[in-house]
Amino acid sequence: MPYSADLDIRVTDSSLRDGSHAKQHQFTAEHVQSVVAALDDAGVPVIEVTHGDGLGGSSFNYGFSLTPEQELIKAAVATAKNAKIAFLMLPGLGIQDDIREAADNGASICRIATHCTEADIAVQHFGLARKLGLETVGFLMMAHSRPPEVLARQARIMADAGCQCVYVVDSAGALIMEQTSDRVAALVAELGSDAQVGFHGHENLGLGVANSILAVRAGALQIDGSTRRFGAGAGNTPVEAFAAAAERLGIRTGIDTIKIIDAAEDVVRPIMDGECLLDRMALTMGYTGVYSSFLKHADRQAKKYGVPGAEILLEAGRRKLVGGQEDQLIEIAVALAAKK
Ligand SMILES: C[C@H](O)CC(=O)C(=O)O
Ligand SMILES: [Mn+2]
Repeated sequence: MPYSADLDIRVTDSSLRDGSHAKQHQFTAEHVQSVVAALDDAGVPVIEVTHGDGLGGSSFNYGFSLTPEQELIKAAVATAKNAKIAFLMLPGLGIQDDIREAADNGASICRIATHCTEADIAVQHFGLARKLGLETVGFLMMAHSRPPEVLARQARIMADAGCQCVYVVDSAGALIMEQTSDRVAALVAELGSDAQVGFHGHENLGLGVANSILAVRAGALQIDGSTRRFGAGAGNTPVEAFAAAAERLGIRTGIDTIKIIDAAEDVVRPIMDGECLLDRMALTMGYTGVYSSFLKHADRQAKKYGVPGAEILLEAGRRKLVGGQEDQLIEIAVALAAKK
């Protein structure tokens, strides 16, 4: 079933959440206002705003936010004329009171992320979000690391808990073509009409747009991206390129392609610290399956201990680290420095 009569799929722009990783969580309310105004005007239907690691992410382990995220959510809600404002939370980082506060501040979509084998830790959060009248989305992170049937079982746990759309989340940007569509198709088959399926891509192998189109063909009804790829690692599926490709393929997103191309160049790019590059570090993450948000952490430790950042990431890939294990990047850097 399509998302609505006018749209084939719904796009969520994560520049103000996944881009928080790239910005080392230094967003101001003015950044949020300018990006939300431009994306809203371009017809982007959902805009996600939170610390890169979600509600409660501002911490020693993940990096402190410049501006409290509830203030950023308020600024987004006050600016958006049509777009819905979404927030992310990882159970254990954020707590249920954070969800209540985000709802009170006017956010309307609650996205709850777990590692792709740990959906059961999100059950109470989906229950609360639905009770508060929020729309719910579930994120199965690091989805490259488990086969389609495992993801489908985890998606079932989320849907049964009240999740209305379960995303295959390619956190490492490691999924290649059919590896994406097979996972999406498995979730679609498992969930049927109980919940929609979404796809969240990263560009570490340069496949964000292609993977997203294949996800749509496999039945995904919600697609994430970030304008100007403003996200962790090499960034996310660029919304402006996805909108253009979708339009050319006859997939209706409701986004004005020219306006979003302009927003990428004129509004989003100026607030980025630099382009999100498909460089040695990002490629290493896509190639070895490392969580994209480790990029800035690995970069910092590489500089501090005078060791190659790509070697830190290679070891993180060997260890199969997951989100929350950022501190191990320090241990890896120390060990590399000792070897030198
Ligand atoms: C908390 C992560 O950054 C969520 C995400 O965007 C991903 O896993 O990718
Ligand atoms: Mn991401």
